[in-house]
Amino acid sequence: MPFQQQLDEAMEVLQASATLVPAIDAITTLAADALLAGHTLYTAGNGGSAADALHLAEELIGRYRGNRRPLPAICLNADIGALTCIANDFGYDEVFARQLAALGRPGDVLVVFSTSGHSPNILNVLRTARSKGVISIALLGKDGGAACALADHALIVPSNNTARIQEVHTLILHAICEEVEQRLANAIDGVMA
Ligand SMILES: O=C(CO)[C@@H](O)[C@H](O)[C@H](O)[C@H](O)COP(=O)(O)O
Ligand SMILES: [Zn+2]
Repeated sequence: MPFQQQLDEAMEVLQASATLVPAIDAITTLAADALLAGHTLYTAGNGGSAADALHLAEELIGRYRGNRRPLPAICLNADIGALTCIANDFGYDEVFARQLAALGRPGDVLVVFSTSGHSPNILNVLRTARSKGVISIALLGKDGGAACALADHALIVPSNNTARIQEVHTLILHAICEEVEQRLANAIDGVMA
C-alpha cells in the first residue's frame, strides 16, 4: 500500500479516535492517582504491543518529557528469565498471569495492549488482575474481543488494521505519561532537584 494511502488511513483512524477522549481522560486520571498514591503500574503485550508495553513502563521509570521522581512501573514482557520459565513449564498463556499473581497488590494498575483482544495470555492476566484487586485497563482494537468483558476499563480504537490500532495505542500511552508528569509537576514533592 503506498505511503500516502497509509497516511490517509492513519488520519481517518486518528479522527475517529476522538470518541475515546472521555475514556482516555478517565484512565489517565486513574493511572496517575494510583501511581501518585504509591501503587505499581504493570504493562503487557505481544509482538508490537510488547514494544508498547515496554515503552510505557520505561517512560514512567525514566522520563517522558520533564525531570521528576521515578515511578514504579514493571513491564511483564521484559523479564526473559520469567517469560521462558513460565512458557516452558506452564505454557505461553500463563506468562503474564503468573507474574502478576506473584507481584500484584490491590490498588495496583495493569495496562494491557492487544489489537484483537483475543490473545490468551492477555485474557489470563486480566482474570488474575480481577482476582487480585488490580485495576485493569485494556487498550484494544477491532471488536475488542473477549478482553472487553474482563477489563475494568476497555478502550477500543475504531479500526480493524493492527498497525493503525498500535499507532493510536502509542498516542494513548503518551497521554498517560503526560497526565502523570503534569500532576507530579504540580505536586510539591514531584520536582527533582
Ligand atoms: O506488531 C505487529 C503488527 O503491527 C505484530 O507483531 C503483532 O503485535 C503480533 O502479531 C501480536 O501477536 C498480535 O497480538 P494482539 O494485538 O492480537 O494481542
Ligand atoms: Zn508492528
